[in-house]
Amino acid sequence: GTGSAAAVPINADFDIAYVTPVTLGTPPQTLQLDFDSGSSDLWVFSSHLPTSQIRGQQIYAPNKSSTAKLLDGHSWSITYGDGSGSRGNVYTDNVTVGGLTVGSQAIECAQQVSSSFTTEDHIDGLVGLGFSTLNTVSPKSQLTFFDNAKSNLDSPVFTADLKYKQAGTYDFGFIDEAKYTGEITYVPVNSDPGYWTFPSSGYAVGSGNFTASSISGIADTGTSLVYLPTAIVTAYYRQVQGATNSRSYGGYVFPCASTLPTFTFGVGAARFTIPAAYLNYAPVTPGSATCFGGLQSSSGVGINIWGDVALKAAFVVFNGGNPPTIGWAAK
Ligand SMILES: O=C(NNC1=NCCC1)c1ccc(Br)cc1
Repeated sequence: GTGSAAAVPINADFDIAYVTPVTLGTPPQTLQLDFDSGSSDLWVFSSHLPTSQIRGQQIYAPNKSSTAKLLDGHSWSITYGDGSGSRGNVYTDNVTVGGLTVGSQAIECAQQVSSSFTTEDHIDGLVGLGFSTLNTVSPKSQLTFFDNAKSNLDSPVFTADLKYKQAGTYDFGFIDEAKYTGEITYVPVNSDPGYWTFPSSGYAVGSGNFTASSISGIADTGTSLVYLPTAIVTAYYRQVQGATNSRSYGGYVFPCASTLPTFTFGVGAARFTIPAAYLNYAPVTPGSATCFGGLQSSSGVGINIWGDVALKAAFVVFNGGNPPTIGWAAK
């Protein structure tokens, strides 16, 4: 089988995150979920949440689904790289994404969510697309939607075609040749950390020379920005008039009117250029003349992250075969 579903930016002005419609249970309950290759829990806003923590989100009510089953004695608790988090109990039920159905998928029902989830009213939960070793359900960890679907897929892959300020697509089970140009460059994935960890072959700032350098990082659809080693990031902002690394704003900021260079990264012999516009993430506060950069230092994270700012500059194949690989193509 295959599936195909839209990835819609949650904000009309800035690509903070993308949500995809997911149908749960019987009769169908449709929620807008954030597909996240940087984690491995499928969790939803639910009828088990205090109403004080719900602000317009859609909820999943397992007690209204005739196919829902409590996973007795199981719980989950997750904290994301940005400090947000949630926890709760677990049901299994049918889950459908873009025509692809998994029966008996673990649906982690939130009983508590952190304030940043409560205030983000366009995200009703997450679908983890990382490796199932990261799943937080206890005492028996659960499989991701992708792992559950894999054996029924025409090909054990999902692809991300994220776009700048417009809807893109997540496809499951097939590679749509209409979504990319040229060849797909595949590189090995180290799944031991539980992430889609792959080697980049180097970088260039604007029209400058390409610096060959092996950079290990993760492809993370759930992270908005790109986080790279300080040496690379300082080389980039040296080319931006008025840029500074702001302790108060927690990263590199610059005058919104500044001209930004592009940023090029390598995957094998292939080169992908992130347009300057993608690297002006957003004003630090609404209407401010100071803007926050889409490229930030990974020194605080410990791992380099190729988030949405980079992913939307390419067509990306997450190959869940044995061994796993990741493919990058121009579009
Ligand atoms: O949490 C992570 N990715 N997903 C999401 N971020 C925010 C909500 C969802 C993440 C994963 C790996 C590393 Br290293 C740092 C961060």
